[in-house]
Amino acid sequence: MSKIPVMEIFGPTIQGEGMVVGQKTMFVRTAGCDYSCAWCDSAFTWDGSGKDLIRQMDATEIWNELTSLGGVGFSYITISGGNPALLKNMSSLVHLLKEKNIKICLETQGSKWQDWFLDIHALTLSPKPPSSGMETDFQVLDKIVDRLAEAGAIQNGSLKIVIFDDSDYEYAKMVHKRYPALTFFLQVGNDDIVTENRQKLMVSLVDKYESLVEKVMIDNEMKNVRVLPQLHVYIWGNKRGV
Ligand SMILES: C[S@@+](CC[C@H](N)C(=O)[O-])C[C@H]1O[C@@H](n2cnc3c(N)ncnc32)[C@H](O)[C@@H]1O
Ligand SMILES: Nc1nc2[nH]cc(C(=O)O)c2c(=O)[nH]1
Ligand code: SF4
Ligand SMILES: [Mg+2]
Repeated sequence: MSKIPVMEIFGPTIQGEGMVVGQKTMFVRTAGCDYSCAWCDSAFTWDGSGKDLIRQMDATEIWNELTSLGGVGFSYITISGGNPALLKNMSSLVHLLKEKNIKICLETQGSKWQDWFLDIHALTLSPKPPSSGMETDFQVLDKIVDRLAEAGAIQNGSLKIVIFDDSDYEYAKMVHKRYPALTFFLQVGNDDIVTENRQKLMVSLVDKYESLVEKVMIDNEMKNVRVLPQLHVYIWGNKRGV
């Protein structure tokens, strides 16, 4: 059976971001990314620092670990990374989860299409704003959105843009205008991904959330949008595996 490079499997926890925020979910985090965002909160998946954690697992092995952690108490799985969309082999896990009646959320930056996207219930596309240092390939993103639309699956997709500064906000506006059919989220950027002082981090992130909300409220071009923090960071700070 084809192998998937797994960085971590954890849960149950809550989905802290985006279209299914608050949903009880298990997590599978894959290794490897085609980006290297300046502020990536999961850089251990691609910068070499987590290389000893990588396990090559097939879908059945992943399923066994999910059930040994979560028992029968879950019906939702989030696949994140790194960029899980780099993995053609992921189709084996997606199909096994479908057989088991488990719903799937996928987190990806939208730099690559995979046919198995059509079996994802909540497909979060998170193209990266200027502060990340990355450049969006809009031809690829257009293609992803077109394919979802053609398959009648546009309601399964959403956009989630992380905001650190004014140019990120302008970028988000441009993306929202380009893809009006997609549910649109703005997410507060966490600019201190190393601190262990959860209290201090939370206070500063709530302030940033307030500023972002205020900005959107007076912006007539940002109408049908949702503004969210990373909810899990409010509870657990920068802790890994939650
Ligand atoms: C770690 S990424 C993995 C999935 C995929 N590579 C992506 O970027 O969409 C998961 C989500 O976390 C967001 N994220 C990463 N670092 C962040 C930070 N410092 N503050 C807020 N969100 C962050 C990303 O934008 C993405 O939406
Ligand atoms: N609880 C929780 N929610 C999340 N939503 C997206 C995450 C991610 O790293 O992709 C994430 C995560 O790492 N933890
Ligand atoms: S695309 Fe996602 S995982 Fe890759 S570097 Fe950026 S935030 Fe991190
Ligand atoms: Mg995360």
